[in-house]
Amino acid sequence: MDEPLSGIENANAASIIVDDISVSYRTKRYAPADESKSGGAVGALRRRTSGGRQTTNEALRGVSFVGYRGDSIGVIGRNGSGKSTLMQVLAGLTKPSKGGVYAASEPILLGVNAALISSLSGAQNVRLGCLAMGMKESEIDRKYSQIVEMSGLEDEINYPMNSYSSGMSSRLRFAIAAAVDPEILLIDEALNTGDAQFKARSKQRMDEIRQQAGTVFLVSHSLSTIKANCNRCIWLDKGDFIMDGDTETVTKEYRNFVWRMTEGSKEYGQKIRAELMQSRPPLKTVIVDRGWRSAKGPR
Ligand SMILES: Nc1ncnc2c1ncn2[C@@H]1O[C@H](COP(=O)(O)OP(=O)(O)OP(=O)(O)O)[C@@H](O)[C@H]1O
Repeated sequence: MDEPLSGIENANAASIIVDDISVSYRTKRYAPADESKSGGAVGALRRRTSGGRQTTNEALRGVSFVGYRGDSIGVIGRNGSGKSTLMQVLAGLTKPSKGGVYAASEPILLGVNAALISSLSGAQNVRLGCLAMGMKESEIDRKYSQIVEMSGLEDEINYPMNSYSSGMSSRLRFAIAAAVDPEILLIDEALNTGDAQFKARSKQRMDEIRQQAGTVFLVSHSLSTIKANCNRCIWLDKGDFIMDGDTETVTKEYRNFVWRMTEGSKEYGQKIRAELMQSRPPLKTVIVDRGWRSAKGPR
């Protein structure tokens, strides 16, 4: 781990290295309910909620890539493809079963790091969230109005958070998390909850982070959100790393794949998927420089 970076182009510009990570979840699998057996539907339900066989769910398989300073990386894929799991691993909240993540500074996962209390007002939660992220009182005072403005909750900021809609809570969380000037910001779906004004403000904030040579990851099912915000895009499917490239190319291939799988020939869709996976250039193993933190396990 203490050797110089090697095996990647332009190593100095790298901010995060994902080295061949796999994630497996242990979970239970229940036998299908058989309502014809004694006890009818209730009996079947009882049988389903007891026992169950332990199985392994592979959420990610051999994912490798390098995030560079100034990159805004969209992460796309169908439901259950591993996008949130990837964000959890990058943030150090989930331990990969194989491989490692190395980051130049601590990636901030939007929404998770800010532990807010719903009975407190938005204003109190701004202070709480900022303190939780390590900001000093003086810095919070300086940034307070900017955070409230970014959230767009000027009129509601003194109401308790439990009176907010889920979109309003997400906006507040985004505004708090985005105030810390993270070098690596991870955003999981948060942008979909806001209105047009919030989207414009959050895009502006993401652009600022990128311009300060940071790296932004954005998970979204909305391809237009990804296109509006990202210069690069990663496509995951059922835990496999299908494609990594410029946003236009990757979203076009993804749209084509989804169309084939839902409207056209599934076999042809699978063929496209296999070809794209095979044509992805393998990333050489990377070695991480002194001072880089291994984010292999939860902190
Ligand atoms: N805690 C868990 N225990 C067991 N399996 C899990 C757990 N969390 C996720 N999974 C499984 O891992 C896989 C990837 O899930 P993940 O939430 O990362 O997908 P996603 O791409 O973010 O999905 P979505 O678009 O639906 O939010 C899925 O098959 C899911 O069922």
